[in-house]
Amino acid sequence: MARVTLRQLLDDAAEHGYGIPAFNVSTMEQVIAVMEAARACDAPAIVQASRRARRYAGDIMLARMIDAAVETYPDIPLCVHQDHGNDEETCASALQAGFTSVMMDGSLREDGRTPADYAYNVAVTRRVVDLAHRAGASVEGELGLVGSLEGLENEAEDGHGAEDALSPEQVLTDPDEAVRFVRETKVDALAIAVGTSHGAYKFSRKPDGAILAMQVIKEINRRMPAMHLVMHASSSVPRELQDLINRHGGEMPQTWGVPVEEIQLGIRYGVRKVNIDTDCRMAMTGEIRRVLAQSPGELDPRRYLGPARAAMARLCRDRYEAFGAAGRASRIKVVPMGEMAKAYEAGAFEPRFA
Ligand SMILES: O=C(CO)COP(=O)(O)O
Ligand SMILES: O=C[C@H](O)COP(=O)(O)O
Ligand SMILES: [Zn+2]
Ligand SMILES: [Zn+2]
Repeated sequence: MARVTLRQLLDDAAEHGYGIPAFNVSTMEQVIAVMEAARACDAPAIVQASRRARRYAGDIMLARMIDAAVETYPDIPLCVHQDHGNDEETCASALQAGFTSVMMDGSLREDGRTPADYAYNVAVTRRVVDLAHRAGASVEGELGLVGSLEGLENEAEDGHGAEDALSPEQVLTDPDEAVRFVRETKVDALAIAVGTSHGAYKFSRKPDGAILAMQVIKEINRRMPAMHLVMHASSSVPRELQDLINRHGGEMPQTWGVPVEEIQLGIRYGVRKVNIDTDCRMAMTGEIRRVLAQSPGELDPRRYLGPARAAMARLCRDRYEAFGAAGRASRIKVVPMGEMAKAYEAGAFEPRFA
């Protein structure tokens, strides 16, 4: 059985200098796409579910789909991660449902919209770390708000994020505060804010250093070279997919995401987990639109969901390869969560600083 913790995967990624894409899933097609792509290039996999994904599929259905993935792809180490947990209850119920990792996003209050202060973030994250590490599970924390440095707002279409206008200080993580946060919470991975926002409309032009603050990553990595960093909102929003969608009746105003080269640069400076949801949605939507436009009489969902799944799998494989994760799955010997729990207790995973 190859269910693995985030901590173990990211430790391997750090040791061998690569990054792992974490794909959001809500449906069976998406779970299969991630796993087929991982198997095709021997990459370890991270699937993550938001609160909305858990509500959409239902916890039991989602948990059983993950069980099925573990059984169907026994050679692929699979981390199951709660994306943007908003409180302890969400993280605890994820662990109960068989997740091996949780994100406690204390950069926002329980409502998932109101920016929280530092003290609140530390306190709630620390409590989740205590709970998760006792079970051997991993914790990702977040410092700084995922939100656009260009427009100084978060993508309103998305379920998670601040609704009001943000200041540049809020959308960029302070490197000194990041060190303090890791020391005080002992998170396994830290999501940092570098000016990108969730959803398709991140930037109105190809991003440069003025709107995508990669220097923040370098600064944090300089202070904490051993810390695993997480880039959220890292879809690249490929032009080909925008065009495909628009050619078949879609209406996407031109937009830019996070270029793959910028993510590769991040990986050189400690980024180990890269969150991607929108690109997968676009790959599927493009194919569904194409099939239905070209075959308006089609009534069999398998005839459009099948190509959509295949398109998402191609995208996932591209990212595994681009981030250097391909070829690593077969080298990882999974450490069971019970052993991880003992190692935490023995202090084996205490944060290290420069
Ligand atoms: O960060 C994400 C999920 O937590 C996904 O970001 P995108 O909207 O860029 O795919
Ligand atoms: O963080 C946001 C992810 O893209 C998840 O989106 P969702 O809440 O619509 O599942
Ligand atoms: Zn957040
Ligand atoms: Zn996110």
